[in-house]
Amino acid sequence: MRSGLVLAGGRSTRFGEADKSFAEVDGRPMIRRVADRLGAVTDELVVNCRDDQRTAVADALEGIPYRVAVDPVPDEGPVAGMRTGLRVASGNAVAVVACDMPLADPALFERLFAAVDSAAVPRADDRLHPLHAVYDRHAGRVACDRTLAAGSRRLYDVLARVDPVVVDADDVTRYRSPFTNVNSRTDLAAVTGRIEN
Ligand SMILES: Nc1nc2c(ncn2[C@@H]2O[C@H](COP(=O)(O)OP(=O)(O)OP(=O)(O)O)[C@@H](O)[C@H]2O)c(=O)[nH]1
Repeated sequence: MRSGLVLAGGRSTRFGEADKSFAEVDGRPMIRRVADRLGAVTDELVVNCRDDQRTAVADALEGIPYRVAVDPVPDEGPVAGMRTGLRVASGNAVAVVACDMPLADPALFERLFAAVDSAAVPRADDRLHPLHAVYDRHAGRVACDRTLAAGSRRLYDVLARVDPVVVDADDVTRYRSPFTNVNSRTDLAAVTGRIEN
């Protein structure tokens, strides 16, 4: 079984007052676009967020079945959020994606699921993308636990601990990058009109 995990527990400080997870891209909240894309290649959806985001998540995902994974302590960074989500997910393999990647690519996730052992991470332009990657649920949890226990909040430290299969994604980034993430209002404007479905 495959799970999808959307991380949405950040504070969107670069985005201004609003929570970027719920900002609309071409008429749909960004988190919903990400959920729809993951839904095409997974059997269950888990959303990691803070307790105070639950109502807005429910509104944005109306009609989509999902389970919520609330951070026991908020604001401990994406590795802590990933650990919270992996604790709730039930699939053996879990596609982890940030809420601010509305161009996340189901076809690339298929390739990552096919390649995963302890983890599979795409590389494009010599960069690894840990928030558009697939993790073995147990291996991912252990790697998050150990990273946090070592005092790090870095996703790259999680990757180093899972020893991932690296999937070359330079072919998919040629025309539009699935790794484009929206941090600011300017970024939001840049992805608007670029979504095909
Ligand atoms: N659970 C949880 N997720 C987080 C946390 N910080 C960031 N994230 C998530 O990690 C992903 C990447 O983070 P950023 O792009 O930096 O998002 P952000 O922290 O909301 O935005 P900035 O405040 O502008 O840095 C997003 O999906 C965030 O929701 C956190 O403290 N807890």
